[in-house]
Amino acid sequence: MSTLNYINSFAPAKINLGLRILEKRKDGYHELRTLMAPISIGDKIEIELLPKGIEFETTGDFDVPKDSSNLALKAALLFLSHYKLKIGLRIKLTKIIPPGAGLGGGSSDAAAVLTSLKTLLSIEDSMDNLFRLAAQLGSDVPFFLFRKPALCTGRGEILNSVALPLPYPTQGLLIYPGFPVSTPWAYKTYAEFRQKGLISSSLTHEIDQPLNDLEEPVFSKYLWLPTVKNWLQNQFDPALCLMSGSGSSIFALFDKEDPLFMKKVIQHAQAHLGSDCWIRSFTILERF
Ligand SMILES: C[C@@](CO)(OP(=O)(O)O)[C@H](O)COP(=O)(O)OP(=O)(O)OC[C@H]1O[C@@H](n2ccc(N)nc2=O)[C@H](O)[C@@H]1O
Ligand SMILES: Nc1ncnc2c1ncn2[C@@H]1O[C@H](COP(=O)(O)OP(=O)(O)O)[C@@H](O)[C@H]1O
Repeated sequence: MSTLNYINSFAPAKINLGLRILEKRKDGYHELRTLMAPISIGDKIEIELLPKGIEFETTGDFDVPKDSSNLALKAALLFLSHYKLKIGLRIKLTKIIPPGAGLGGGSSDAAAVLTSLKTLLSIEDSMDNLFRLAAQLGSDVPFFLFRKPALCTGRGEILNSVALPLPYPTQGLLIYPGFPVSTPWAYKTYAEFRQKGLISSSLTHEIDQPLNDLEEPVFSKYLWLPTVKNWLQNQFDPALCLMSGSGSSIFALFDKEDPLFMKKVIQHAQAHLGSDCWIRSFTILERF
């Protein structure tokens, strides 16, 4: 057992630099090909060992569930039961990543809890087993244990290293419109659209094109999102502009590595898109 009794960690958001859906699988999930990258915006997770009992507290910019439906607490309970540990914990989550934004906040929190507990409790087990626990918590959770950009396949849990630097610039603007989009709803609507022959992009373009196949179903219901995307493209001519994951956030990447330019872009976007929009600049992390 280590002598540590407290650990704090950074749980970054991710963006999907393209998300292509290959097919619907027999288990209900969709077979994916998505390039994911961690970014410089993230939550904070603090864990303290206690003699007994589990205390869970959340604070920060956004409200998230305070019960065991919270992925951070769920990850801790799964870890303790998997390793048959009778220890108590105090977990404090500081929420900075907007929830339901396609930024993987819940998944990142879960991965941060798994790695923190492995360190804090000096568990010598292999990382493969931690990856297996991560995949039980959600398709995106293993990516956050990988801690660097990856081409994710399968249902998202199979991680393939990508050549760095990425074929895209690393400085970007992130816009969360102030409302969430449900991931299960987005995939369900995509499947319905595809069944009715309403999907235009899927499989008709090269699979490695930087497109997000979930944009079509999500944009058909949330009309503000294509408006924001078109506005960003017309105003700033970014190198890449996409919805992240199942939405609701939209990001743009810029060739210019100039803080003054980003400041102007943020001011301009804030003035035009209104105060409901949460607008931040970020950089892609090549490792965290
Ligand atoms: C869309 C993506 C893109 O990175 O991210 P988010 O927008 O959620 O951040 C992911 O595929 C989300 O991953 P994650 O949020 O971990 O999803 P899960 O909890 O595993 O699954 C939630 C639900 O989404 C659907 N789902 C998820 C992954 C997948 N490959 N196919 C699916 O059809 C299933 O209906 C599943 O029940
Ligand atoms: N730690 C957490 N952070 C954010 N959301 C969480 C968390 N735990 C559970 N949730 C639930 O998961 C939903 C999706 O959140 P999140 O993982 O941030 O979004 P996304 O799947 O769009 O990336 C939220 O609406 C919330 O109810």
